[in-house]
Amino acid sequence: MSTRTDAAPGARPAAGAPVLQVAGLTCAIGGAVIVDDVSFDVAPGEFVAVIGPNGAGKTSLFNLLSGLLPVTGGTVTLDGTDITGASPSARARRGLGRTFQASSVFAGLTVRENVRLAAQAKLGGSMRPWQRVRPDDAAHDVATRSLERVGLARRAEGLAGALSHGDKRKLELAILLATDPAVVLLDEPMAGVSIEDVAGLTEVIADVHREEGKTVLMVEHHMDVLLGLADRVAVMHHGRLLALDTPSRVTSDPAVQQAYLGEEL
Ligand SMILES: Nc1ncnc2c1ncn2[C@@H]1O[C@H](COP(=O)(O)OP(=O)(O)OP(=O)(O)O)[C@@H](O)[C@H]1O
Repeated sequence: MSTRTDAAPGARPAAGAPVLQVAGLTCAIGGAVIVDDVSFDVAPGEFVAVIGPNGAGKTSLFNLLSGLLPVTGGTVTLDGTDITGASPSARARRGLGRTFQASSVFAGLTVRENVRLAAQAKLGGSMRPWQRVRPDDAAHDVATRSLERVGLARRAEGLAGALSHGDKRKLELAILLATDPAVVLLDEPMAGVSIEDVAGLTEVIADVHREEGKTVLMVEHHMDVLLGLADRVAVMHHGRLLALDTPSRVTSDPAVQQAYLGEEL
């Protein structure tokens, strides 16, 4: 494969067993190869940014990792277990969580109820939001902690639909945190977020990574945000992994600059 990885310190995952291993991952649909022989490892606690021009295969890669697209070649290994054929829910139970490009909260439920549902699912309890719940149960506590983590505790009893777009994206992160994933896939968390909200959301994501110790893979078009957060940057182009290296090396890589054809990196 055409992955360019220079043997520089910081360009490779830290020592220790990788939490995520992707080997020869391929997806062909109707004769089109949308993800083509992609291989990389991610170390526990690492932050890997996934970038690339429109249509490069970034979301498809996430869909393959989370089980939403069929793998036609290669393997995905999570914490030493081959999950290539596992269902999305089985992957989630094993500790792989994700958010989506489009906001996906229940607008008619309160902010807390949105997070409670995820906490209840994780704790194995009822997922019926209309059932009377005790305010002191475990799911309530998990929801409170998750909302505090993203700075939404004060909005807990308001309707999710009334939140700003940026706060909805924070709520999605809280929902994700409530399931306690080891590896989180964030698909364009800044999409549609106002300029004023970008800094706050960036801080929350940095906190999830550093304070919570989560391993993060994040697709994002806001390069300034990504380059400040990422340990390494993976560059997708035409379904292939064109480069995987430190932010400074990737941005000065002529092949990467060529892939963007003059777009600002
Ligand atoms: N289910 C599918 N069936 C057929 N083609 C698909 C499917 N999903 C994605 N594709 C195609 O695969 C290619 C990669 O799409 P993908 O959405 O992964 O790119 P991307 O890098 O995430 O783009 P963007 O930055 O615009 O979100 C595109 O040409 C897309 O049309």
